[in-house]
Amino acid sequence: MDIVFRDVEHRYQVNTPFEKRALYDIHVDIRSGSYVAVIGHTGSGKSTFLQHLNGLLQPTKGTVHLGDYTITAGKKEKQLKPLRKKVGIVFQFPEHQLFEETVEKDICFGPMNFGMKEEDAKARVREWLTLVGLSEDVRHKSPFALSGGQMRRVAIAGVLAMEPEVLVLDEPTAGLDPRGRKEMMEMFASLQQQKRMTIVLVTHSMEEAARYADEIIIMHQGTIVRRGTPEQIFRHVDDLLHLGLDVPETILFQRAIEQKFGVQFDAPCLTMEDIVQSLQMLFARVKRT
Ligand SMILES: Nc1ncnc2c1ncn2[C@@H]1O[C@H](COP(=O)(O)OP(=O)(O)OP(=O)(O)O)[C@@H](O)[C@H]1O
Repeated sequence: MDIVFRDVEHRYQVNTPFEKRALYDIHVDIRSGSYVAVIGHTGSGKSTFLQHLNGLLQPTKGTVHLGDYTITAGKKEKQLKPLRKKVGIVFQFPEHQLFEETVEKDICFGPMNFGMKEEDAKARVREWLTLVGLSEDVRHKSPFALSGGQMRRVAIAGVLAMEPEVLVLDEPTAGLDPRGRKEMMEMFASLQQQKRMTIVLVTHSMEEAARYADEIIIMHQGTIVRRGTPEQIFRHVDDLLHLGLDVPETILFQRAIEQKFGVQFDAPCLTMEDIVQSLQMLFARVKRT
C-alpha cells in the first residue's frame, strides 16, 4: 500500500484556548514495501504523524491517501475498520496492552475481532509465535508470567496476526537491553523481507535508523526538515548536529579520522564494517603513493 500525505496539518483542541498545531504542511510519499525511520526530538510531531497512518487521527487540513483510502480534512471517513487491519500499529510498551489469561487468547483476539473463526485463528498461533521468535511452550501460559521481552513479542504477534500490509512501530525497543534491542530490530528486518511489509519506525536511535531503514525522515517542530537514504542524511552531519540530533558513533569516528589525517572517505560509514572497509581503502591508497 502506498502512503501519500499532501499538505497535511494537524491541530489539537481546535477552537479552544489550548489549540496546538502539531503538524505543518506535511508532504511525503512512502512507497509500498519500504522501511522508513522517523526521527525527531520529543514534541516534534512523530506520534501525531503516526496516528494519521491508520486514521486514528484525521488531518485538520490536507489529505492522507492510504492505498485505496483517502482521508481528507473535514470529511468523516466511515469505513476505518478494514484500514486498521491493513495498518498495524505497535505502540510504545505494547506489552501494557496484553489482557487475556493465555498467550494464545491474546494473539487470537485481533484476528477474531476482524472476523476470523476461533479454530482458524488457533490453528495459526504457532506460525505467529514463530514469526516473533517464540516457541510453542509459551502458548498456554499467562502472558504476565513471561519476561518483559517475551511479553513484547506476544503483543507484536497479536498485531502481526492481523496480517497488516503496513507495520507502524513507535519506539519498539524502548526499555530493552542492547541485546534485546538488536534481536528485536533484526526480527523486524527479517519480517519486512519475508512478508514484503512496509515498515514505518519511530526511533530516537540514529544507529537503528542508519542500520535498518531505506529512508530516514527527520521531523522538527511539526515539519519534515530532511528526508533521504541514510547515506544522503549522514553526508550532512553538521545539519543534524545543528538540529541537536544524535549521529551514529561510526559517523563521529569517521569524522575524527578524516580531520586527524586530512583525508576524505568516499561515503558515510554507517556500520563498523564500513569503517573497516574505508580504512582498508585508505591504507591501500597510502601504500601506493
Ligand atoms: N492530545 C493533545 N492535545 C494537545 N496537544 C498535544 C496532544 N498530543 C500532542 N500534543 C502536542 O503536539 C506536539 C507534537 O506531539 P507528538 O506527541 O506528536 O510529538 P512526538 O515527536 O511524538 O514526541 P515524543 O517523542 O515525546 O513522543 C507537542 O507539542 C505535544 O505537546
